[in-house]
Amino acid sequence: MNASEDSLAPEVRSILNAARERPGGDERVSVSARSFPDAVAETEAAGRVPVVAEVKPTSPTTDGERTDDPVELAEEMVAGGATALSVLTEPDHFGGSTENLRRIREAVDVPVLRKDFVVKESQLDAVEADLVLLIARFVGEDLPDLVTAARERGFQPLVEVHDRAELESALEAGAEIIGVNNRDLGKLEVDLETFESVAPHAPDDVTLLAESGVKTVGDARRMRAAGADALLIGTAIMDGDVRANTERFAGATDAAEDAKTDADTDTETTE
Ligand SMILES: O=P(O)(O)OC[C@@H](O)[C@@H](O)c1c[nH]c2ccccc12
Repeated sequence: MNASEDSLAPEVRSILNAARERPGGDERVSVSARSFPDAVAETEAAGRVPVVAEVKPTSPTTDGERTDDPVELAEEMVAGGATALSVLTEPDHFGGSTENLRRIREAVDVPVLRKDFVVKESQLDAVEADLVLLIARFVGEDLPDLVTAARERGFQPLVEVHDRAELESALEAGAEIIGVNNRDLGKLEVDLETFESVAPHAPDDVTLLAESGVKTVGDARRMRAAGADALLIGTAIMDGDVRANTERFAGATDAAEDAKTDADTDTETTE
C-alpha cells in the first residue's frame, strides 16, 4: 500500500486489493464500439437529458441486493429512455459479473459501459463493452498507457476523476470522455459540489459526466446547470421501478423546469 491508499475508506481498499488479484482475459478483445458522444448528441437533439443508467445489484454503500434479472432491468432502463447503460462487473463488492455485461450488451442497442476497477492491461480483455472505466486515482501513472491500450482494443475509455489535478492527468492522457465522481473514495461521502468545482476546468470538446449522488430531479438539473453532458445514475434508478425512474431523470430538462416555474408564477398571479 502506498501513502495515498492510506486515505482510502477500508471498503475501497478491500475493493482495490481484490481488483489487483483478478485475472484478465485469455485473448485480446477487439470491439466495434457504439459511439457514446453520438448517443449523447441524439438524446440532446430529442430534447432529453442524457442519462447513463447503472445496473448495480449492490454496493458498499447500499443496503440489500437487487436480485432481478439484470437483462430485464437493462431493457427497462432503455425503455425509460436511457442514453447508455453502465454495468458493474465487479463480483465481490457490487454483485456484478462479466456475464451480466455480455448478456446485457447483446440485448440492447445503446452503448454499454463496463464499470469495474481495471488496474492492468490484461483485465481489459475480460469482456467486450463500448466504454470502459479507468479510475485516475487507482491507476495513477499508468493512466496514459491504459487509455491507449483501451483504444487499441476499440473501447471508448471513460476516465473518472475527483479533483482538478486528476482532471489534468486525464486530459494529459488524452481522455475525451471524463466523469467527475461526486463520491469521495476516501470517506465514501457524496458532495455534488465536487462536480461543480471541477467541471468549469474541462474543455468544451470533452464529453463530461456527473457521476454519483444524483438522487432527485433537482440534483439532475443542478448537475446539468453546472455543465454535465450526461448523468451517471445508479442507486436512485435501481431503487424501485427502474423504467419510471429513468424516465423521470431523462425528462429533467430546463424546459420542464421553465414550465414548472411558469406554472408556479401563474398560480401566484391568479391568487
Ligand atoms: O449510485 P449512484 O450514487 O447514483 O452512483 C453511480 C455511480 O457513479 C457509482 O456507482 C460509481 C462511480 N464510480 C464508480 C466506480 C466503481 C464502482 C461504482 C462507481
